Amino acid sequence: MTKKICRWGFIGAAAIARKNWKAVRMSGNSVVAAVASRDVSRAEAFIHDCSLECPPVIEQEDEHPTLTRPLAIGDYQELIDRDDIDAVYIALPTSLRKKWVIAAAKAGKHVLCEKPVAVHGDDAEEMIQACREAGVGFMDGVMFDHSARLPELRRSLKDPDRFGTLRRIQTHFSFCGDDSFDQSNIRASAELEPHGCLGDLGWYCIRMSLWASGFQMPIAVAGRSIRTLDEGRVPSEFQGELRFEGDLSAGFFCSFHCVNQQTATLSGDRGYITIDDFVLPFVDAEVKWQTNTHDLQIHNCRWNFGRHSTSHAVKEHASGEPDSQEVRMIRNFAVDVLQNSHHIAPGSIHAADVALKTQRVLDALRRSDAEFGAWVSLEE
Ligand SMILES: NC(=O)C1=CN([C@@H]2O[C@H](COP(=O)(O)OP(=O)(O)OC[C@H]3O[C@@H](n4cnc5c(N)ncnc54)[C@H](OP(=O)(O)O)[C@@H]3O)[C@@H](O)[C@H]2O)C=CC1
Ligand SMILES: O=C1CO[C@H](CO)[C@@H](O)[C@@H]1O
Repeated sequence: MTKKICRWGFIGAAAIARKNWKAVRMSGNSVVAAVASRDVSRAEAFIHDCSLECPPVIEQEDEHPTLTRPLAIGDYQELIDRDDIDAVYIALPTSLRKKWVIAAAKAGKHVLCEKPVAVHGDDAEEMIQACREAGVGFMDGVMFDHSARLPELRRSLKDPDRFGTLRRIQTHFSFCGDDSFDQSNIRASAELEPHGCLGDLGWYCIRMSLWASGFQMPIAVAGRSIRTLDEGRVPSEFQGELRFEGDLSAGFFCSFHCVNQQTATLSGDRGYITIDDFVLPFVDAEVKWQTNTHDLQIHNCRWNFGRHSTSHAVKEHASGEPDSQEVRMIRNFAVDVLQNSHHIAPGSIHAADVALKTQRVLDALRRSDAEFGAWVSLEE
Protein backbone atom coordinates (compact mmCIF):
# COMPACT_ATOMS: atom_id res chain seq x y z
CA MET A 1 0.00 0.00 0.00
CA THR A 2 1.37 3.45 -0.83
CA LYS A 3 1.88 5.94 2.00
CA LYS A 4 -0.40 8.96 1.89
CA ILE A 5 1.42 11.32 4.20
CA CYS A 6 5.00 12.53 3.93
CA ARG A 7 6.56 12.80 7.39
CA TRP A 8 8.88 15.80 7.59
CA GLY A 9 11.74 16.43 9.96
CA PHE A 10 12.78 20.07 10.27
CA ILE A 11 16.48 20.64 10.92
CA GLY A 12 17.02 24.01 12.60
CA ALA A 13 14.33 26.12 14.27
CA ALA A 14 14.88 28.82 11.64
CA ALA A 15 12.64 31.82 10.97
CA ILE A 16 11.82 30.57 7.48
CA ALA A 17 10.92 27.13 8.87
CA ARG A 18 7.92 28.79 10.54
CA LYS A 19 6.50 29.69 7.15
CA ASN A 20 7.15 26.17 5.92
CA TRP A 21 5.55 24.70 9.05
CA LYS A 22 2.35 26.32 7.88
CA ALA A 23 3.01 25.20 4.31
CA VAL A 24 3.25 21.60 5.52
CA ARG A 25 0.00 22.04 7.45
CA MET A 26 -1.77 23.41 4.37
CA SER A 27 -0.33 20.88 1.93
CA GLY A 28 -2.79 18.05 2.57
CA ASN A 29 -0.12 15.38 2.04
CA SER A 30 2.45 16.17 4.74
CA VAL A 31 2.99 16.42 8.45
CA VAL A 32 5.84 17.82 10.54
CA ALA A 33 6.85 14.76 12.56
CA ALA A 34 9.87 16.26 14.37
CA VAL A 35 11.85 19.47 14.77
CA ALA A 36 15.54 19.35 15.69
CA SER A 37 17.48 22.24 17.14
CA ARG A 38 20.95 22.46 18.65
CA ASP A 39 19.05 23.25 21.83
CA VAL A 40 15.97 21.15 22.52
CA SER A 41 14.23 24.04 24.29
CA ARG A 42 14.37 26.02 21.03
CA ALA A 43 12.75 23.12 19.20
CA GLU A 44 10.06 23.03 21.88
CA ALA A 45 9.50 26.79 21.70
CA PHE A 46 9.32 26.59 17.89
CA ILE A 47 6.68 23.84 18.03
CA HIS A 48 4.76 25.71 20.72
CA ASP A 49 4.70 29.03 18.84
CA CYS A 50 3.89 27.51 15.47
CA SER A 51 1.17 25.30 16.97
CA LEU A 52 -0.55 28.33 18.51
CA GLU A 53 -0.94 29.99 15.12
CA CYS A 54 -1.26 26.84 13.08
CA PRO A 55 -2.08 23.64 14.99
CA PRO A 56 -0.39 20.48 13.74
CA VAL A 57 -2.37 18.25 11.42
CA ILE A 58 -5.56 16.64 12.62
CA GLU A 59 -5.64 12.95 11.80
CA GLN A 60 -9.02 11.28 11.33
CA GLU A 61 -8.75 7.90 12.97
CA ASP A 62 -11.87 5.89 13.80
CA GLU A 63 -13.81 9.12 13.42
CA HIS A 64 -11.90 10.57 16.41
CA PRO A 65 -9.75 13.48 15.25
CA THR A 66 -6.40 13.63 17.05
CA LEU A 67 -3.81 16.38 17.12
CA THR A 68 -0.35 15.15 16.19
CA ARG A 69 2.34 17.01 18.09
CA PRO A 70 5.79 16.83 16.51
CA LEU A 71 8.71 15.59 18.53
CA ALA A 72 11.24 18.18 19.77
CA ILE A 73 14.80 16.89 19.39
CA GLY A 74 18.04 18.47 20.62
CA ASP A 75 20.34 16.95 18.02
CA TYR A 76 20.22 17.08 14.19
CA GLN A 77 21.68 13.58 13.70
CA GLU A 78 19.15 12.05 16.07
CA LEU A 79 16.35 13.37 13.86
CA ILE A 80 18.07 12.12 10.71
CA ASP A 81 18.45 8.63 12.21
CA ARG A 82 14.76 8.21 13.01
CA ASP A 83 12.75 5.66 11.04
CA ASP A 84 9.54 7.68 11.15
CA ILE A 85 10.87 10.55 8.98
CA ASP A 86 10.60 10.50 5.15
CA ALA A 87 12.00 13.92 4.24
CA VAL A 88 14.06 16.60 5.93
CA TYR A 89 13.85 20.34 5.46
CA ILE A 90 17.24 21.90 6.08
CA ALA A 91 17.07 25.63 6.85
CA LEU A 92 20.52 25.97 8.41
CA PRO A 93 22.94 28.69 7.32
CA THR A 94 24.56 27.90 3.96
CA SER A 95 28.03 26.96 5.24
CA LEU A 96 26.59 24.28 7.56
CA ARG A 97 24.29 22.48 5.16
CA LYS A 98 26.60 20.17 3.24
CA LYS A 99 27.30 17.87 6.18
CA TRP A 100 23.63 17.49 7.04
CA VAL A 101 22.41 17.07 3.47
CA ILE A 102 24.88 14.22 2.98
CA ALA A 103 24.04 12.68 6.38
CA ALA A 104 20.32 12.85 5.57
CA ALA A 105 20.81 11.28 2.13
CA LYS A 106 22.88 8.47 3.61
CA ALA A 107 20.04 7.81 6.06
CA GLY A 108 17.61 7.55 3.12
CA LYS A 109 15.84 10.86 3.74
CA HIS A 110 14.68 13.06 0.88
CA VAL A 111 16.11 16.58 1.14
CA LEU A 112 14.53 19.99 0.75
CA CYS A 113 17.50 22.31 1.17
CA GLU A 114 17.37 26.07 1.62
CA LYS A 115 19.07 28.36 -0.84
CA PRO A 116 21.79 29.21 -1.68
CA VAL A 117 22.55 25.50 -1.78
CA ALA A 118 26.25 25.55 -0.92
CA VAL A 119 29.46 27.49 -0.46
CA HIS A 120 30.90 26.11 -3.73
CA GLY A 121 29.44 24.46 -6.82
CA ASP A 122 31.57 21.38 -6.16
CA ASP A 123 29.98 21.06 -2.70
CA ALA A 124 26.53 21.37 -4.27
CA GLU A 125 27.47 18.66 -6.73
CA GLU A 126 28.63 16.37 -3.92
CA MET A 127 25.42 16.97 -1.98
CA ILE A 128 23.28 16.21 -5.02
CA GLN A 129 25.39 13.19 -5.90
CA ALA A 130 24.88 11.82 -2.38
CA CYS A 131 21.13 12.15 -2.88
CA ARG A 132 21.31 10.46 -6.29
CA GLU A 133 23.34 7.56 -4.90
CA ALA A 134 20.87 7.14 -2.04
CA GLY A 135 17.90 7.33 -4.44
CA VAL A 136 16.37 10.29 -2.61
CA GLY A 137 15.16 13.60 -3.97
CA PHE A 138 16.94 16.94 -3.71
CA MET A 139 15.33 20.31 -4.22
CA ASP A 140 16.16 23.84 -3.14
CA GLY A 141 13.69 26.11 -1.35
CA VAL A 142 12.82 28.49 -4.20
CA MET A 143 9.10 28.91 -3.76
CA PHE A 144 8.29 30.86 -6.92
CA ASP A 145 9.30 27.84 -9.02
CA HIS A 146 6.01 26.31 -7.88
CA SER A 147 3.70 29.24 -8.51
CA ALA A 148 0.86 28.84 -11.01
CA ARG A 149 2.07 32.19 -12.41
CA LEU A 150 5.14 30.66 -14.06
CA PRO A 151 3.39 28.54 -16.74
CA GLU A 152 1.23 31.58 -17.57
CA LEU A 153 4.29 33.80 -17.82
CA ARG A 154 5.86 31.26 -20.14
CA ARG A 155 2.77 31.55 -22.34
CA SER A 156 3.16 35.35 -22.39
CA LEU A 157 6.85 34.92 -23.28
CA LYS A 158 5.96 32.67 -26.20
CA ASP A 159 3.46 35.11 -27.70
CA PRO A 160 4.96 35.95 -31.11
CA ASP A 161 2.93 39.16 -31.54
CA ARG A 162 2.89 40.70 -28.07
CA PHE A 163 6.36 39.56 -26.96
CA GLY A 164 8.46 38.27 -29.85
CA THR A 165 12.00 37.07 -29.20
CA LEU A 166 13.44 37.36 -25.67
CA ARG A 167 16.27 39.89 -25.67
CA ARG A 168 16.81 41.08 -22.09
CA ILE A 169 16.08 39.93 -18.53
CA GLN A 170 16.37 42.48 -15.72
CA THR A 171 15.79 41.59 -12.07
CA HIS A 172 16.12 43.48 -8.78
CA PHE A 173 15.76 42.07 -5.27
CA SER A 174 16.54 44.28 -2.29
CA PHE A 175 15.59 45.14 1.27
CA CYS A 176 17.11 47.35 3.95
CA GLY A 177 18.57 45.45 6.88
CA ASP A 178 17.57 46.87 10.28
CA ASP A 179 19.94 48.37 12.86
CA SER A 180 21.01 45.00 14.26
CA PHE A 181 21.39 43.36 10.83
CA ASP A 182 25.17 43.74 10.47
CA GLN A 183 25.81 42.38 13.96
CA SER A 184 23.29 39.61 14.40
CA ASN A 185 21.82 38.41 11.11
CA ILE A 186 23.33 35.25 9.63
CA ARG A 187 23.25 37.00 6.22
CA ALA A 188 26.00 39.39 7.35
CA SER A 189 28.40 36.67 8.51
CA ALA A 190 31.19 35.38 6.25
CA GLU A 191 31.37 32.15 8.27
CA LEU A 192 27.64 31.39 7.96
CA GLU A 193 26.50 33.03 4.71
CA PRO A 194 29.63 33.71 2.67
CA HIS A 195 27.68 34.80 -0.43
CA GLY A 196 25.78 37.49 1.47
CA CYS A 197 23.17 39.24 -0.65
CA LEU A 198 24.27 37.34 -3.76
CA GLY A 199 23.28 34.03 -2.14
CA ASP A 200 20.30 35.38 -0.27
CA LEU A 201 18.70 37.56 -2.96
CA GLY A 202 20.81 37.19 -6.12
CA TRP A 203 19.99 33.47 -6.09
CA TYR A 204 16.43 34.42 -7.11
CA CYS A 205 17.64 36.84 -9.77
CA ILE A 206 19.87 34.17 -11.28
CA ARG A 207 17.06 31.64 -11.06
CA MET A 208 14.56 33.92 -12.79
CA SER A 209 17.14 34.61 -15.51
CA LEU A 210 17.74 30.88 -16.02
CA TRP A 211 14.01 30.21 -16.01
CA ALA A 212 13.34 32.92 -18.61
CA SER A 213 16.19 31.68 -20.82
CA GLY A 214 14.73 28.16 -20.78
CA PHE A 215 17.47 27.01 -18.38
CA GLN A 216 20.28 27.47 -20.85
CA MET A 217 23.50 28.36 -19.07
CA PRO A 218 25.02 31.77 -19.78
CA ILE A 219 28.23 31.64 -21.78
CA ALA A 220 29.83 34.33 -19.62
CA VAL A 221 29.07 36.40 -16.53
CA ALA A 222 30.46 39.49 -14.85
CA GLY A 223 29.70 40.72 -11.35
CA ARG A 224 30.83 43.27 -8.78
CA SER A 225 30.21 43.80 -5.09
CA ILE A 226 29.16 47.39 -4.65
CA ARG A 227 29.07 47.24 -0.85
CA THR A 228 30.31 44.63 1.59
CA LEU A 229 29.98 43.63 5.26
CA ASP A 230 32.11 41.62 7.69
CA GLU A 231 35.39 43.31 6.81
CA GLY A 232 34.85 43.13 3.07
CA ARG A 233 34.15 39.39 3.01
CA VAL A 234 30.36 39.44 2.51
CA PRO A 235 28.74 41.06 -0.53
CA SER A 236 25.87 43.21 0.73
CA GLU A 237 25.09 44.99 -2.54
CA PHE A 238 25.90 43.32 -5.84
CA GLN A 239 25.34 43.80 -9.54
CA GLY A 240 25.62 41.01 -12.08
CA GLU A 241 25.45 40.58 -15.82
CA LEU A 242 24.85 37.30 -17.70
CA ARG A 243 25.47 36.79 -21.42
CA PHE A 244 23.69 33.96 -23.22
CA GLU A 245 23.98 32.46 -26.70
CA GLY A 246 22.22 34.48 -29.37
CA ASP A 247 22.84 37.89 -27.78
CA LEU A 248 20.33 37.38 -24.99
CA SER A 249 21.50 39.15 -21.83
CA ALA A 250 20.42 39.41 -18.19
CA GLY A 251 21.29 41.97 -15.56
CA PHE A 252 20.49 42.04 -11.87
CA PHE A 253 20.94 44.07 -8.73
CA CYS A 254 20.56 42.78 -5.19
CA SER A 255 21.13 44.57 -1.93
CA PHE A 256 20.69 44.63 1.85
CA HIS A 257 20.82 48.47 1.73
CA CYS A 258 18.00 49.38 -0.62
CA VAL A 259 14.23 49.58 -0.27
CA ASN A 260 11.99 46.47 -0.52
CA GLN A 261 11.86 45.72 -4.22
CA GLN A 262 11.38 42.42 -6.06
CA THR A 263 10.95 43.32 -9.72
CA ALA A 264 11.56 41.47 -12.96
CA THR A 265 11.33 42.81 -16.49
CA LEU A 266 11.51 40.43 -19.44
CA SER A 267 11.94 42.23 -22.74
CA GLY A 268 11.29 40.88 -26.22
CA ASP A 269 11.55 42.59 -29.59
CA ARG A 270 7.76 43.08 -29.79
CA GLY A 271 6.77 43.68 -26.18
CA TYR A 272 7.86 43.26 -22.57
CA ILE A 273 6.59 41.71 -19.36
CA THR A 274 6.76 43.34 -15.93
CA ILE A 275 6.45 41.50 -12.62
CA ASP A 276 6.41 43.68 -9.49
CA ASP A 277 6.77 40.85 -6.98
CA PHE A 278 8.56 37.96 -8.64
CA VAL A 279 9.80 36.31 -5.41
CA LEU A 280 7.16 36.89 -2.74
CA PRO A 281 3.89 38.00 -4.34
CA PHE A 282 2.00 40.95 -2.83
CA VAL A 283 -0.69 39.91 -0.34
CA ASP A 284 -3.70 39.09 -2.46
CA ALA A 285 -5.81 36.19 -3.67
CA GLU A 286 -4.31 36.63 -7.13
CA VAL A 287 -0.77 36.87 -8.47
CA LYS A 288 -0.28 39.32 -11.27
CA TRP A 289 1.94 40.56 -14.09
CA GLN A 290 1.68 42.98 -16.96
CA THR A 291 2.39 42.76 -20.67
CA ASN A 292 3.37 45.95 -22.45
CA THR A 293 3.52 46.87 -26.13
CA HIS A 294 3.93 50.66 -26.09
CA ASP A 295 4.39 52.51 -29.32
CA LEU A 296 6.18 55.70 -30.20
CA GLN A 297 4.64 57.78 -32.95
CA ILE A 298 6.61 60.67 -34.34
CA HIS A 299 5.01 63.17 -36.68
CA ASN A 300 7.06 66.26 -37.27
CA CYS A 301 6.84 68.28 -33.98
CA ARG A 302 4.57 65.72 -32.27
CA TRP A 303 6.20 62.90 -30.31
CA ASN A 304 3.66 60.56 -28.74
CA PHE A 305 4.67 57.59 -26.65
CA GLY A 306 1.49 55.53 -26.39
CA ARG A 307 1.00 53.30 -23.37
CA HIS A 308 -0.36 49.83 -24.13
CA SER A 309 -0.30 47.75 -20.97
CA THR A 310 -2.48 44.78 -20.05
CA SER A 311 -2.75 43.31 -16.56
CA HIS A 312 -2.93 39.57 -16.08
CA ALA A 313 -3.59 37.47 -13.01
CA VAL A 314 -3.94 33.89 -11.89
CA LYS A 315 -5.96 32.88 -8.87
CA GLU A 316 -3.42 31.97 -6.23
CA HIS A 317 -3.02 33.34 -2.72
CA ALA A 318 0.29 35.07 -2.13
CA SER A 319 1.12 32.95 0.91
CA GLY A 320 -0.27 30.86 3.74
CA GLU A 321 -3.16 29.24 1.87
CA PRO A 322 -3.49 25.80 0.27
CA ASP A 323 -2.92 27.22 -3.23
CA SER A 324 0.10 29.39 -2.32
CA GLN A 325 3.48 28.83 -3.93
CA GLU A 326 5.27 27.62 -0.79
CA VAL A 327 2.44 25.17 -0.08
CA ARG A 328 2.66 23.90 -3.66
CA MET A 329 6.42 23.49 -3.12
CA ILE A 330 5.90 21.25 -0.08
CA ARG A 331 3.05 19.36 -1.74
CA ASN A 332 4.97 18.81 -5.00
CA PHE A 333 8.02 17.57 -3.14
CA ALA A 334 5.90 15.26 -0.98
CA VAL A 335 4.10 13.84 -4.03
CA ASP A 336 7.48 12.72 -5.39
CA VAL A 337 8.48 11.33 -2.00
CA LEU A 338 5.25 9.37 -1.67
CA GLN A 339 5.41 8.06 -5.23
CA ASN A 340 9.15 7.52 -4.94
CA SER A 341 9.46 9.33 -8.27
CA HIS A 342 12.55 11.44 -7.81
CA HIS A 343 14.02 9.88 -10.95
CA ILE A 344 14.87 12.18 -13.84
CA ALA A 345 12.34 11.86 -16.63
CA PRO A 346 13.97 12.01 -20.09
CA GLY A 347 14.06 15.60 -21.32
CA SER A 348 12.74 17.05 -18.07
CA ILE A 349 14.52 19.68 -16.05
CA HIS A 350 15.14 18.16 -12.68
CA ALA A 351 14.96 20.24 -9.51
CA ALA A 352 18.49 19.19 -8.54
CA ASP A 353 19.89 20.25 -11.94
CA VAL A 354 18.22 23.63 -11.67
CA ALA A 355 19.73 24.15 -8.22
CA LEU A 356 23.17 23.15 -9.47
CA LYS A 357 22.95 25.46 -12.48
CA THR A 358 21.99 28.35 -10.21
CA GLN A 359 24.95 27.58 -7.97
CA ARG A 360 27.39 27.38 -10.92
CA VAL A 361 26.32 30.81 -12.13
CA LEU A 362 26.66 32.20 -8.59
CA ASP A 363 30.17 30.70 -8.33
CA ALA A 364 31.19 32.29 -11.62
CA LEU A 365 29.88 35.67 -10.46
CA ARG A 366 31.99 35.40 -7.32
CA ARG A 367 35.03 34.54 -9.43
CA SER A 368 34.34 37.59 -11.54
CA ASP A 369 34.03 39.76 -8.42
CA ALA A 370 37.42 38.50 -7.25
CA GLU A 371 38.78 39.55 -10.65
CA PHE A 372 37.34 43.08 -10.33
CA GLY A 373 34.31 42.34 -12.49
CA ALA A 374 36.08 40.67 -15.41
CA TRP A 375 33.99 38.50 -17.75
CA VAL A 376 34.20 34.86 -16.66
CA SER A 377 33.13 32.09 -19.00
CA LEU A 378 30.99 29.10 -18.07
CA GLU A 379 30.69 25.66 -19.51
CA GLU A 380 27.47 23.67 -19.54
N1 LIG B 1 13.24 30.00 0.54
C1 LIG B 1 12.91 31.11 1.19
O1 LIG B 1 11.88 31.73 0.90
C2 LIG B 1 13.79 31.60 2.28
C3 LIG B 1 15.04 31.05 2.46
N2 LIG B 1 15.84 31.47 3.47
C4 LIG B 1 17.17 30.84 3.61
O2 LIG B 1 17.13 30.00 4.75
C5 LIG B 1 18.32 30.10 5.50
C6 LIG B 1 17.95 30.42 6.95
O3 LIG B 1 17.43 31.72 7.02
P1 LIG B 1 16.63 32.25 8.32
O4 LIG B 1 15.48 31.38 8.56
O5 LIG B 1 16.38 33.69 8.15
O6 LIG B 1 17.76 32.04 9.44
P2 LIG B 1 17.68 31.95 11.01
O7 LIG B 1 18.87 32.67 11.54
O8 LIG B 1 16.34 32.31 11.52
O9 LIG B 1 17.84 30.38 11.26
C7 LIG B 1 19.00 29.66 11.03
C8 LIG B 1 18.94 28.41 11.89
O10 LIG B 1 20.14 27.67 11.71
C9 LIG B 1 20.48 27.01 12.90
N3 LIG B 1 21.92 27.16 13.16
C10 LIG B 1 22.80 26.15 13.31
N4 LIG B 1 24.02 26.60 13.56
C11 LIG B 1 23.94 27.95 13.57
C12 LIG B 1 24.87 28.97 13.82
N5 LIG B 1 26.17 28.70 14.07
N6 LIG B 1 24.43 30.23 13.80
C13 LIG B 1 23.15 30.52 13.53
N7 LIG B 1 22.21 29.59 13.30
C14 LIG B 1 22.60 28.31 13.32
C15 LIG B 1 19.65 27.60 14.02
O11 LIG B 1 18.77 26.58 14.42
P3 LIG B 1 18.84 25.86 15.86
O12 LIG B 1 19.42 26.87 16.80
O13 LIG B 1 17.43 25.57 16.10
O14 LIG B 1 19.69 24.65 15.72
C16 LIG B 1 18.87 28.73 13.38
O15 LIG B 1 17.55 28.78 13.79
C17 LIG B 1 19.18 31.17 4.82
O16 LIG B 1 20.23 30.56 4.13
C18 LIG B 1 18.24 31.88 3.87
O17 LIG B 1 18.87 32.26 2.66
C19 LIG B 1 15.42 32.40 4.36
C20 LIG B 1 14.20 33.00 4.23
C21 LIG B 1 13.30 32.69 3.13
O1 LIG C 1 14.93 33.77 0.62
C1 LIG C 1 14.57 34.80 1.14
C2 LIG C 1 13.35 35.49 0.69
O2 LIG C 1 13.29 36.83 0.95
C3 LIG C 1 13.99 37.40 2.04
C4 LIG C 1 13.93 38.89 2.00
O3 LIG C 1 12.66 39.39 1.84
C5 LIG C 1 15.39 36.87 2.12
O4 LIG C 1 16.17 37.48 3.10
C6 LIG C 1 15.28 35.40 2.29
O5 LIG C 1 16.46 34.73 2.59
